[in-house]
Amino acid sequence: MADATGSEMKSGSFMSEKSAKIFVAGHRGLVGSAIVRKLQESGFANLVLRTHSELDLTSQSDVESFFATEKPVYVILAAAKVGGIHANNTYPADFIGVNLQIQTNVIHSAYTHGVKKLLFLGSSCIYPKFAPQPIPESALLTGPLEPTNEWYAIAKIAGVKMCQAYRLQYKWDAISGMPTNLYGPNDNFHPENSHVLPALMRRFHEAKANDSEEVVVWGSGSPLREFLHVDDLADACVFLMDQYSGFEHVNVGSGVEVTIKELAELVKEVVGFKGKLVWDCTKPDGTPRKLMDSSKLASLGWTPKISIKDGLRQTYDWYLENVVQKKQ
Ligand SMILES: NC(=O)C1=CN([C@@H]2O[C@H](COP(=O)(O)OP(=O)(O)OC[C@H]3O[C@@H](n4cnc5c(N)ncnc54)[C@H](OP(=O)(O)O)[C@@H]3O)[C@@H](O)[C@H]2O)C=CC1
Ligand SMILES: C[C@H]1O[C@H](OP(=O)(O)OP(=O)(O)OC[C@H]2O[C@@H](n3cnc4c(=O)[nH]c(N)nc43)[C@H](O)[C@@H]2O)[C@@H](O)[C@@H](O)C1=O
Repeated sequence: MADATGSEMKSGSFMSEKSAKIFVAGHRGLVGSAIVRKLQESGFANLVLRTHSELDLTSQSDVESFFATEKPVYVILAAAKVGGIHANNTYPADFIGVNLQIQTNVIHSAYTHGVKKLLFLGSSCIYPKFAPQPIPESALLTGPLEPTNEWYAIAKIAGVKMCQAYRLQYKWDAISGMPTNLYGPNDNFHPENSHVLPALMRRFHEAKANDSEEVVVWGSGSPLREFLHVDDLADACVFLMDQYSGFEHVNVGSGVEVTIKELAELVKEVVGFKGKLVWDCTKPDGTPRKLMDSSKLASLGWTPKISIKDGLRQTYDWYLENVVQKKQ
C-alpha cells in the first residue's frame, strides 16, 4: 500500500527477478563496474550496458530511443560527471550542466518507458558545509553548501528531488542512495582531477618508483573524510533495489573517518614509500568534515564489510596489475 509520500513499502522482488533486464548506466566507472560485478555474482544475467561513445546520456533523443528500444525493467544510474575537489572547482559548468542533463534524461525516459524501479546515486556533498555530524538524511537543504562542490551538489540535490517528485506525482518507484567518499578498482587515477585516495596512491607509487624524497599532499591535512570501498557500495545498492522503496534518500557510509594526514600515512605505508610528506596549503581543504549517519541503512539490515586497510591493499594490488603493468 502507498503511504502519504507515494512510497510503496513492499520489497524483496528484485532479487527474485534474475532474468529481468537491468540497465546499469556508467558501467565502466568506479561504481558502475562494481555494481555489474555484484549483479553478475548474484546471478543477474540480463544486463544492458552502453559505453559513453555508444550512448551519450546528455542527448535526450538518444536516451529516449534507447529506452524505447531496450525497455529495461530496472535502472541503476551510476553515470555522471565525477571528480575531486580540483575538478569540481575548475569545471563548475560541466559539473552542474552535464549532471543535470544525464539524470533528467535517464529518470524521465525510464519513467516514460515503464521501468519498474530506478536507483539514483547522489553524494555526501549534497549536505550543508557545516551540517551536524554524523550527518542525518534530514540535514538536506538546511544550510549553505561547500563552495568547492556546490555546482555538483545542486545537480545531485535536483536528482534526489526529481525521484521524490516522480514518486509523489506518478507513484513511481524511484529511490536515491547517498554514498560517502568511495575508492576501489576502476577508480580515476588522474593526477589533478581525481579524488584524494587514488591521487595519493598514484603519487606515492610514482615517487617510490623514481626514488623521490618527498610527496606533495594538498591542503592542511586536517579535513576528515569517511571512505567506503566500492564493493561495499555495490552490495548496498543491490540491497536497496531489493529492500527499500521509500521517499527519502538513504545515506551509505562506512562510519569510519580519518584525517587526510592519516589517510596519506596509510597510503604511504601500503605503497611502501619511505620519503616525507610536504603539505601544499595553497590548495583548498574543502569541507572540514562529512561523516554520514548511516543508521537508517543499518536499521534496514545492511552494514559494510571491508576495512580501509584491506580495501587499500586490494586497490593498490589492482592498480599495480591494471594500471602500472599495462603501461609497461
Ligand atoms: N567516486 C566517489 O567517490 C563517489 C561517487 N558517487 C557517485 O557515484 C556515481 C558514479 O561515480 P564514479 O563511478 O565514481 O564515476 P566514474 O567517473 O568512475 O564513472 C562515471 C561513468 O559515467 C560515464 N559517463 C559520464 N558521462 C557520460 C555521458 N554523457 N554519457 C554516458 N556515460 C557517461 C563515464 O563514462 P566515460 O568515462 O566514458 O565518460 C563513466 O563510465 C556518480 O553518480 C557519483 O556522483 C557518490 C559519492 C562518491
Ligand atoms: C566524493 C566527493 O569528492 C569531492 O569532495 P572532497 O571530499 O573534498 O574530495 P577530494 O577527494 O578531492 O579531496 C578530499 C580532501 O583531500 C585533500 N587532498 C590532499 N591531496 C589531494 C590530492 O592529491 N588530490 C585530491 N583530489 N585531494 C587531495 C583535498 O584538499 C581535500 O581536503 C567533491 O568535490 C565531490 O566530488 C564529492 O562528492
